[in-house]
Amino acid sequence: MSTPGIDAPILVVNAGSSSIKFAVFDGNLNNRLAGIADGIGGAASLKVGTDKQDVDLPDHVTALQAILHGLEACDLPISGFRMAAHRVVHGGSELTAPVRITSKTRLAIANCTPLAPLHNPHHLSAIDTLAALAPDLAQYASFDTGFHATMPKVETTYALPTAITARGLRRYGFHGISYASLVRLMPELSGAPLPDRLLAFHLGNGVSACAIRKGHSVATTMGYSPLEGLTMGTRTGDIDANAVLRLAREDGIEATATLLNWQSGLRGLSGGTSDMRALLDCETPDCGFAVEHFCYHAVRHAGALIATLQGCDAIAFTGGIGENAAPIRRKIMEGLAWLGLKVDHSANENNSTALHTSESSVAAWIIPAQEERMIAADALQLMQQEGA
Ligand SMILES: Nc1ncnc2c1ncn2[C@@H]1O[C@H](COP(=O)(O)OP(=O)(O)O)[C@@H](O)[C@H]1O
Ligand SMILES: CC(=O)OP(=O)(O)O
Ligand SMILES: [Mg+2]
Repeated sequence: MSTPGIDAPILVVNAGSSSIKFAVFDGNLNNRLAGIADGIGGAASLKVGTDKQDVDLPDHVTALQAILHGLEACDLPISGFRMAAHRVVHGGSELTAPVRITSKTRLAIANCTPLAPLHNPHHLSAIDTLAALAPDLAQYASFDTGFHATMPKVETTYALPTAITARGLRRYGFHGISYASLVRLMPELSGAPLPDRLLAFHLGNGVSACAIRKGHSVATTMGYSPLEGLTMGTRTGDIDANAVLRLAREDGIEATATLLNWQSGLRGLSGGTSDMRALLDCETPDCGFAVEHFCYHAVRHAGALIATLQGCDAIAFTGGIGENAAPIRRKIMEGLAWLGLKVDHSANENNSTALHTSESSVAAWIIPAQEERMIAADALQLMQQEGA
C-alpha cells in the first residue's frame, strides 16, 4: 500500500459523550466534508454532509464505523487519509500542547480518564478504533485544557490542603480549542489587532467564559471538570459542594452524577428542554426562567472575569448559542452596559460580526467556533515539525 501524500485529506474526530462530530480538511485547511453521529446509545442519526439518516448506533465504536462507511461512500476511504486528529477534552497538567499519539501519549490520555469520565474514554475508543483499522495512520490530539495552561496558580488552585491539590484536584478549564481558534481568527474578522483584555463566551451545549489577556487565558469558569461555572444545556454550573454531598448521600453517587451532568441546567430548569432554540420559542414561565437564569449567570461570572482582567476592551461570542441566539446575546450585553458597552441592535439581530455602536467604549464581536479546523491546523503543524 502506498503512503498518502501531502495532498491527502485530514480527518478530524471530535468524540463527545453521546455524539461523534467529524470533519475532513484538505492540506490548505479547506473544509471538504463534515458531519455527526448523534444520539449514540439512543435514538441515533448519522449526518454526512447534508445527508441525514436514522441509524442504529448502540455505542461509540459502531458510530465511528458508520462514519467511516459514510466517508468511504464519498470516496474518502480511511486508507487515503494523511492523518487523523482528535479533540481530547482532558489532558491534565502534563498534556498542554498538541501531541502525536504514541503508546506513551495514549497512556497519558488514559491516565486523565478519572478527570473526565464522560469524555476521555470516548476519545480513546475513537483512537483505538482507527488504529485497529488503519495501523499506519498518523494520529494526533489537541486538548481542550491546553489553552488554559497559562492561568496563574492562584486561579487554578482550589482552597484545599496542598496534598489534596497534588492529587490533581485543581481548575483546568475547557473549551480551550475554541478559545485558541477565537484568538487566532478575531484579528482577521474584526480588522483590528487582538485587544489586550478580552472576555470570550463559548455558549454551546457546554458553556463557559474565559478572561484572555494579550491572547493568553488568565481565568475561566469551568474548573476540575466541564461542570463548574455558567448554567449549561444539561449541567448545573456552580453548585455548593455540600449540596452535592447531600445528594450523593441521599440518592447515591451515580444518580447524582447523572443529575448534575445530564438532568440539570436549562433542561432541569425548563422541565425538559436543553435546546436554546426550542426554549426561545417556548412560552411557559419555566422556559422563560431557564433563559433568564442562563443570561443572569453569564453576566454574574463575566463580572468576576472582568475583575481578573482589571477592565475589558472587548467581548466575543462563539458556539451555537453565541453565534445564533440574538435574544441571549442581547440580554447578556444589556447586563454588561455598565462597562460602557453600547449595542447595535440591528447588527445583533442579523448575527453580524460587529455588535457594538461607534460610541461604545467596549467592542463586541461574534467569532464562529472553528474547533475542527484548529485541531487540523495543530496536527498539520506537528507533522511538519516532525518532517513527515
Ligand atoms: N438559531 C439558533 N437560535 C438559538 N439557539 C441556537 C440556534 N442555533 C443553535 N442554537 C443552540 O446552540 C446550542 C448548541 O450549540 P453547539 O455549539 O452547536 O453545541 P455543542 O456544544 O454540542 O457543539 C443548542 O442549545 C442550540 O439550540
Ligand atoms: C468541554 C465541554 O463542555 O464540551 P462540550 O461543549 O462539547 O460539551
Ligand atoms: Mg461545544
